[in-house]
Amino acid sequence: VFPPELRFAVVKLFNRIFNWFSSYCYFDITEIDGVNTNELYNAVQLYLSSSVSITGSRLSLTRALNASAITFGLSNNDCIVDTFNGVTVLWEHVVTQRQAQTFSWRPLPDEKRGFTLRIRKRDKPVILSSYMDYIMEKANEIRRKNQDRLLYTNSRGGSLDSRGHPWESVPFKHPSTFHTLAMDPAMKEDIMEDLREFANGQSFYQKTGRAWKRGYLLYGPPGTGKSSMIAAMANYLGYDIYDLELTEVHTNSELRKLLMKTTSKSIIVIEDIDCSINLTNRNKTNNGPAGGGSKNPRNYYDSSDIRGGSGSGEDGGGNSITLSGLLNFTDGLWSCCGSERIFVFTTNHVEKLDRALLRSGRMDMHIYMSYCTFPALKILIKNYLGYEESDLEGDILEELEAVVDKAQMTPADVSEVLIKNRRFKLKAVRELLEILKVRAERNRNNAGLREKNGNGVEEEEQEKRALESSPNKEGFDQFQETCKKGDGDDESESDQKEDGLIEK
Ligand SMILES: Nc1ncnc2c1ncn2[C@@H]1O[C@H](COP(=O)(O)OP(=O)(O)OP(=O)(O)O)[C@@H](O)[C@H]1O
Ligand SMILES: [Mg+2]
Repeated sequence: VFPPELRFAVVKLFNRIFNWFSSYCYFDITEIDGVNTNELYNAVQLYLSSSVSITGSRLSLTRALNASAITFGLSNNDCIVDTFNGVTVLWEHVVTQRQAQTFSWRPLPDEKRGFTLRIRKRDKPVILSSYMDYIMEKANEIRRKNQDRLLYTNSRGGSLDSRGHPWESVPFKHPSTFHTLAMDPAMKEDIMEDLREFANGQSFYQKTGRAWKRGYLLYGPPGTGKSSMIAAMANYLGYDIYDLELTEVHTNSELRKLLMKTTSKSIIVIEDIDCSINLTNRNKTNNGPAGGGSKNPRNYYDSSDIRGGSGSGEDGGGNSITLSGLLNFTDGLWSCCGSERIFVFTTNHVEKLDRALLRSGRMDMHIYMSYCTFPALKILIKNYLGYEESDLEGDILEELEAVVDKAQMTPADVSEVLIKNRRFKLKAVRELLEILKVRAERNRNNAGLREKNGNGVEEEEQEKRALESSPNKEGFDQFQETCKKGDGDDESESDQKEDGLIEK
């Protein structure tokens, strides 16, 4: 009976009167805002999925692709009450059928979904913006927790994918944790505490004016658990890993672009940094305009390097990535373009690295991954065979303790022996003991021979000097002890491997 114009005017009037007397105000958060997906809608959905106050009798369950957990949410047209800073709000999930579509650039879903937030008018100025920020932050956290970790690599060289990203990713499912990592328990606890402090230290970094990042240098012989440690760090903190293949990066500006495309809460790893690129002598490698002076620290930050850009002169053809480029990557202005990032470098030869790379602030913590020690051996035996200390007969434990340090076996070698015989547990321990004894004996003979020939003294001195420069005294002391025991050069190690001693 009534014409549409009149109907519209009456509804409008009614709404206005209603709003006038109502003590609430309403906010609609629709799933699709015009043609764009509304990020806030997804965030609210995720946020409500974690809400402890969800008590509805009907909830919708979802599990995203690659996700490791199920999330639950509000069913259609259901309500939920939430409190924030002492203020109570009401969320309603509103689902209506969309009217038949006229022409559209993008087909829209049949249902029109959205959340309606109801807040008391007097509470609106107090909470609205901080509540929305809180929801976004919480949603990001939940998303990260539900999604598996990702492992990124730049192995495609400088080429970009269809979305313009230089990194390729795969789900990261490495099972290594600090629990399975065999190393000195006190050192392990130190590292875990350092990581915890870093992850919770936003306000500290803000207060002290430091970029929220931390560098770890893992060094030690091959097979001592450096890569496993990185995986354990990522699993512990729930961070993604960016495995940077330096040999695939051709210029400093390419390195910078890669850095800019990393997300926060991530670990950026450069494995075997001494092998990837010649970084020992920055005068040779740094061919920028100020590259002549040797001791002047300004050389690291010569202006062309910082400004960079693909067309800059120092980034000419070939592999022209320089030490100064790498230092800027870890410590320069560009390293702060994200936050909460950890840099981890690994090397087998710490003495080959430039001191500038090792200084505090760049590599804050130097972690020496040693040959298998007695506490580490106990962890391995427990993890692989399920033996507790008390399960082993009296002498065998003492015998193991007596030879394990002298044998200089890596945790990788030890775990090989244990894996091979894991079904016959006692046999595995006995065989391990035999092998440790043989290796300890051989190391003693080698040391004797070396002393007789007077070889290797110079080499050792050189290694000692390099390690002395490292702030990790603990690692250095261990290394010194190893030197005193007089063995552990790479040659004898590879000899032993060739002899198939472990296989025996
Ligand atoms: N400390 C350790 N705790 C537990 N397992 C270890 C440890 N060290 C080595 N392993 C075992 O040995 C294997 C090799 O270790 P990993 O790859 O971590 O050594 P790495 O130090 O990174 O060697 P490289 O210097 O050659 O890269 C791993 O699969 C792991 O199972
Ligand atoms: Mg490794």
